[in-house]
Amino acid sequence: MHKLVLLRHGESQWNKENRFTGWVDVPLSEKGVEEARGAAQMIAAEGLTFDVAYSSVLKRAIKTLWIVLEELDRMWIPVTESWRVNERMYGSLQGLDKAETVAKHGEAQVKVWRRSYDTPPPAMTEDDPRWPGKDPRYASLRKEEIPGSESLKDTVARFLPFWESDIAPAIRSGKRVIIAAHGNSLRALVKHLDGISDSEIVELNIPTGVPLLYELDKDLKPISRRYLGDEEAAKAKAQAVANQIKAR
Ligand SMILES: O=C(O)[C@@H](CO)OP(=O)(O)O
Repeated sequence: MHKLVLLRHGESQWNKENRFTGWVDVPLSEKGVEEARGAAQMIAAEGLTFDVAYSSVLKRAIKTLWIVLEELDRMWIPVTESWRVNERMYGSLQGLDKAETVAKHGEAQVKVWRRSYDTPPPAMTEDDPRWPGKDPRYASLRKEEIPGSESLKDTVARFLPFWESDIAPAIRSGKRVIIAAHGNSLRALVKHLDGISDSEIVELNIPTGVPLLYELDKDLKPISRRYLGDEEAAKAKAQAVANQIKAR
C-alpha cells in the first residue's frame, strides 16, 4: 500500500481578499504561513514523512512546501516544480473580486466559470500585459501550451501527463510523496484518482492548508482518503470555499 499526501497551499493574499487568482503569483498571507505550519504538524502527528515532493511554479505552493519540509526537517529531499501542477488558469477573471463578479454576472454564471467541468472562464488575450507567455518561468513551453484560460477539463489534460510521467512512477517505486498544489489542480487530480463524474466534481471544494491523505493500492487505486486533523473543521473550511461566491 502507498501513502500520498495532497496539500493545497495556505491562504494566499488574494484568497484573503477574495480575488480570482489562477496563474498570478501571489504570496501567502500571514494566516497562510500559519496554516502551512499547522499542516506540517498534522503530517508529523500522523507519523508521515516524504522522500520526494512536487509543487507548481507558483510561490504560494512552493512556500507552503518549504514550510512543511522545514518543519519536518526534510528540506534535503528532491523537489520538482512543474507548471503542470499550477492552479487552473482563470483567464480574464484573474485579479477580479469574486463578490463583485457575482454582482455583475450573477451567481449561476460565476459558478459555471468556477466549478463546471468543461466551461472555461473568458480568455485572456496575448496582448494582455499579464499574458503568461511573457513570464520567463514559462519560456520552455510551446506557444499552444500557454492557456488563455482553462476549464477543469483542460487542467486535467495538462496535469495528468506529469502525474503519469513523474509522480505515479515515484509512488510505484515506493517513494513517499507530497504534492503541494492548488484548489483546482488538486480537484483535477482527485477527480482522476477517485473517478468522480463530470457532474459531481462541481460540488467538490478543497480547503487551504489541510493535508489530504490517500492510501493507494499497487495500481494506485484509492483504498481510502481523509483529511488529517479535525475532519469537521476541514469540511467547514471546504464549505467556506464554496461560499466565496455567495452574497454576504
Ligand atoms: O482564484 C483561484 O485561482 C481559485 C483558488 O484560489 O479560486 P476558486 O476557488 O474560486 O476556483
